[in-house]
Amino acid sequence: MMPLPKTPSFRLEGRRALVTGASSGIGQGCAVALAEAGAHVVLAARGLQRLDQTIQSMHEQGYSCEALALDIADVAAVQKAVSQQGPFDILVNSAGLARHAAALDTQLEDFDTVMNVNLRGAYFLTQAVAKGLIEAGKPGSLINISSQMAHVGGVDRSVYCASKFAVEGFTKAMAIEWGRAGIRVNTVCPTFIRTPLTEQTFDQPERVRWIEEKIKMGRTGVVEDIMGSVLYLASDAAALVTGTALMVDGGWTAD
Ligand SMILES: NC(=O)C1=CN([C@@H]2O[C@H](COP(=O)(O)OP(=O)(O)OC[C@H]3O[C@@H](n4cnc5c(N)ncnc54)[C@H](O)[C@@H]3O)[C@@H](O)[C@H]2O)C=CC1
Ligand SMILES: O=C(O)C(=O)C[C@H](O)C(=O)CO
Repeated sequence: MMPLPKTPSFRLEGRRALVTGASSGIGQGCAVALAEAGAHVVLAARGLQRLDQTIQSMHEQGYSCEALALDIADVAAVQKAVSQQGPFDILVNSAGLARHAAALDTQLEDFDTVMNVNLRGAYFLTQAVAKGLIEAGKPGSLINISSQMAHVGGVDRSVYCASKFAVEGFTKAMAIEWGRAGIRVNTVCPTFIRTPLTEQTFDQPERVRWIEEKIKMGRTGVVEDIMGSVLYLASDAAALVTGTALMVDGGWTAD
């Protein structure tokens, strides 16, 4: 019989994953996807109270997981948490926020708040997890939840776009530096997904209609649309995928 190529595995048994922003939205979905695939998942959020129900439901499903209180804007706390709880084979950095304002009206405080989480926090968390892996001599998969707005602009979104374009930049640079160590670094770039972050946007029917026109597949996204892409990048199925952006945007950026 002719030997056939072996299908790569999407399973994650024996891997330890850290997911930030895990108490809601995309982060929560990614934590479930990784745990379902067999990883032990550390769910990080600023407040443990909001995580409790998620952890309880995941335990009821038989998933291996635990909670971690972590503000990713606090770089010293991030470094301490990762050195105490790591090494992590998988990182999904989903913590993020937005402040919408016309570029002419943007306030310094809002600029700093967005950058401190979306860029500075994500950068130093990725650095800390990679350091742990390199010290342990282990490979890993580090995934930043970026955005389609890391590839196109948006009205009143200049700071958010700046933060996410920057995430794409450091992701590529780190992928180059750590490739030989077997550490892959990628982004996932969602279109509009219904989560607490986008509640206000989804409350405006005209804006939703405009968004649905821009998305070539004609619909906005749900958290489940992102879970599969993160699972793929985390797994050995993506063993040669690094420094790239996986667009989950229904074709928004295709033209
Ligand atoms: N919902 C959407 O349409 C899209 C979301 N994204 C990105 O996906 C990621 C997740 O967002 P969603 O799940 O939609 O919103 P979400 O609001 O449900 O999740 C974001 C989480 O980040 C947490 N967070 C904020 N600041 C933090 C900090 N300093 N330390 C720790 N955690 C912090 C929030 O508490 C929240 O749980 C964000 O990075 C966002 O920019 C990207 C494209 C589209
Ligand atoms: O309501 C918005 O606009 C946003 O919050 C932006 C989304 O998070 C986003 O990244 C859409 O691509």
